[in-house]
Amino acid sequence: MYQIKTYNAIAPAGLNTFSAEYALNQSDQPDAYLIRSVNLHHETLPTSLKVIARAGAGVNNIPLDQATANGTAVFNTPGSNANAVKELIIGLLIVASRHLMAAASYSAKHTEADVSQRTEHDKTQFNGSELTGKTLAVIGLGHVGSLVANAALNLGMNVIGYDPYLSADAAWNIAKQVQRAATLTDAVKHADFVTVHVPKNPDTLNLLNAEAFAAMPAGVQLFNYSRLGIVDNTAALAAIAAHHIAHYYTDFGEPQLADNPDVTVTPHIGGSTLEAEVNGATQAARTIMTYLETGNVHAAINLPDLNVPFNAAYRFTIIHQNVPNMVSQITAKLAAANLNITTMANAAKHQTAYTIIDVDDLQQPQHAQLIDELTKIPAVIRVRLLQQD
Ligand SMILES: NC(=O)C1=CN([C@@H]2O[C@H](COP(=O)(O)OP(=O)(O)OC[C@H]3O[C@@H](n4cnc5c(N)ncnc54)[C@H](O)[C@@H]3O)[C@@H](O)[C@H]2O)C=CC1
Ligand SMILES: O=C(O)CCC(=O)C(=O)O
Repeated sequence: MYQIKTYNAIAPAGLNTFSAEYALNQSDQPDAYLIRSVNLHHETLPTSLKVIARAGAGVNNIPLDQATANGTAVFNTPGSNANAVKELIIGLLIVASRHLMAAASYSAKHTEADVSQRTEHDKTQFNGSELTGKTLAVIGLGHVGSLVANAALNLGMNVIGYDPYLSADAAWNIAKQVQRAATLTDAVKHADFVTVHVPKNPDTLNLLNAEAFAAMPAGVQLFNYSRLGIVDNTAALAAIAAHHIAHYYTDFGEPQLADNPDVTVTPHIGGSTLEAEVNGATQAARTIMTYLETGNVHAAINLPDLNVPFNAAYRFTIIHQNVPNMVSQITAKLAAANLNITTMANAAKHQTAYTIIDVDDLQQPQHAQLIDELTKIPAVIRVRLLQQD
């Protein structure tokens, strides 16, 4: 029985994806965590923990170095909630250009019986503009940014994208009419609206800062549905006070943003649709099952891709440091046990490497001893022995 620990509200449809071999929240020695936004940075990960699956995109809530040192694979669910964020951003672009927040709050205050005469007089203060022909800068063109860019094009907007790390696969998803900017400044300098869709990491902290705001035209409207810290909020508030930024929409509140009529804060709801939550939880559950049952890895954050059909009786999976002479040391231990390797694969990602070795003729008494011997090889981080049903 595999033990799963869940954090946050995980869609039941995702939890129902687990087979009968999986128990939920019944052990303090879990094999896997299935999480959303819980902050794990102050937790010590248990040695039993083989995998963390984050239902969603951002992994900045996971201590990646600790996970790797613990031999814990970390996955997210790329794209599972991208459409939800896209729809919210498109909705907010319309909210922004039609002054819907201010208009609705006017109507909430004026409920008198003869209000219609008054509104006919007052409504000009809420005159909006149309999105067609306006310019949107999209910073980060991954799963969310590419959908936002394409949808904005379909509304007749000019779209300028900036993403210096865009993968070739991601580029296929972006309409050719999206203009590519070489620098952040180039992307934002003619923008009526700027929206940011990048991961939070040391390179993206305060990516949108006073210098970036100064490059934007006066009256720009800003959207941060990525993470707290990617927009320098102190600088944004100064630009708002100077009437340079007209309005700032963000999914991430903090005290300094409170009670400002030119700031709209939503409570981290970008990915909060029924559909996105089911997508993310289902994808995360499938990822956990594949990794625990086969050891195969696709698109992990901290392990290389390694996909080997599991046709043998037994499989060793070995996470180790990416240093010379590891494979020969590992195979020497198996040779000493007189084991014939049927398949072997190895790959590396940054400082970490991963080896899969399949064997057929392994006797039960050898199991614990071999795991122990392989684990004792310096630079080996975690050894698992998987058995075909
Ligand atoms: N508000 C919410 O509920 C949600 C927030 N998010 C946030 O949005 C972020 C983006 O999500 P996805 O598009 O799914 O991720 P993604 O990984 O598909 O795309 C991120 C893109 O940002 C680009 N990028 C990285 N550093 C950059 C930089 N310095 N300048 C410009 N581009 C840069 C990458 O090359 C990549 O194409 C997530 O990491 C998460 O923090 C995602 C989903 C829901
Ligand atoms: O709704 C959630 O669990 C978080 C969505 C999010 O921020 C993400 O996917 O990165």
